[in-house]
Amino acid sequence: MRVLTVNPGSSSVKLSVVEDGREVDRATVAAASAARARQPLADLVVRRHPIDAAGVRFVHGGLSTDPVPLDHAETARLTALTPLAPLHQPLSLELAELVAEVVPGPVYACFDTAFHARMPESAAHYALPRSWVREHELRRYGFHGLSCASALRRTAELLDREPAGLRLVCCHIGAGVSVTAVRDGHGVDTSMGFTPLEGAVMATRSGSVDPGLLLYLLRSGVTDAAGLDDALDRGSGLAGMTGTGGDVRDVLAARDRGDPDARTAIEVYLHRLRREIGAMVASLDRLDALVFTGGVAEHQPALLAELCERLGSSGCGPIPGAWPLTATGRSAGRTGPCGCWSCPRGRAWRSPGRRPWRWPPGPRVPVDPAIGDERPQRARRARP
Ligand SMILES: Nc1ncnc2c1ncn2[C@@H]1O[C@H](COP(=O)(O)OP(=O)(O)O)[C@@H](O)[C@H]1O
Ligand SMILES: CC(=O)OP(=O)(O)O
Ligand SMILES: [Mg+2]
Repeated sequence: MRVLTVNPGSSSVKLSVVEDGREVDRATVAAASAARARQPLADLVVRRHPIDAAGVRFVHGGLSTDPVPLDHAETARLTALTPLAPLHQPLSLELAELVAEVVPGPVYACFDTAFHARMPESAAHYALPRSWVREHELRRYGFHGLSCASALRRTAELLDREPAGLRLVCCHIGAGVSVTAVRDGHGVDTSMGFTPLEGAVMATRSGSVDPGLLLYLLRSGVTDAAGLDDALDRGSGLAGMTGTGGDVRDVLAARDRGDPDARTAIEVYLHRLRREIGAMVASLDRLDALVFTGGVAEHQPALLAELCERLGSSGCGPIPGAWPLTATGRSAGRTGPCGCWSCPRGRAWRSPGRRPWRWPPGPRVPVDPAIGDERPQRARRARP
């Protein structure tokens, strides 16, 4: 069976062809644009003809738990969720239409929210008037669920454990950023909420802001609802703090040139991530692994090292028994001098055997070059 997968992100569109569970082809469009994705999509479909079915990522699926074949009714339901994910939902809808034009088989909508659908009430519920909550289904939905599910599978492979038995904190650090506590194979708490705007600082999104501050901006006429919407989703985060487009590479380059705004932005970005990690650790009774994925985690191991090195001194660590690792990402095992599993010449922050892991890491241990490889494999013990 040959399946086309389409992953519309807020800064990219990623296309893959998967055959019997293995990726056989891919194309990445470095813009959140259906128009830019049209040709690469058509090329991929021609190159890998015949495609039997397609799956399109929808970040918001409401309370749906399984992929759903896209028909008129489902498309209308997902369209109605657009205000809850304005950066993503319209792009997914447009791409689904393009896919339906070139793939004769069924097109499924696959939901980020599904991984979090069994989140306990304590984590999902907002402390708002109950009539609002009931009438408008106000709750924390959580996002990046497809990424978390993939990170969970990959971590289980690397640790040679059953996914259902693992307790993870999964940090998805791409253009969108979220941190999720995973237990019993699903999300039990997460930093994103009703929309993918809550939580950590992102490329162009603010993350959590005191609601009182937002009321102040509205009441004092600094902006109106539409202006706030645009500023929080597109004009805040790394972009807003630095005047760049919010790409981490540009902000790091500005910091290297001595730009004080860029320095502050990275400090805030990392600090808020550490806070979210600490919060997710508190939502678990045990931690087996701290997992990093998403474009920034995948390609910026030095920044990941900055994040992790100060995790210990920020009060989060040591986390007894935890095995931090980079479990996912296509280039895991390729680049960077940081000391995590994504490093080229391999050093691990993994505790050898069952010894408790120390934070910050002690002497670095060489990693078997096979670890971080894309092939499924059993976890190997790091050599002391
Ligand atoms: N070498 C790199 N290549 C691609 N993206 C990178 C690289 N280094 C850092 N990044 C960051 O990764 C982000 C994209 O992450 P990704 O998870 O692909 O985002 P999304 O899915 O939200 O579009 C970019 O905003 C960029 O800041
Ligand atoms: C939910 C979300 O923010 O996704 P992405 O990081 O792909 O933009
Ligand atoms: Mg993404």
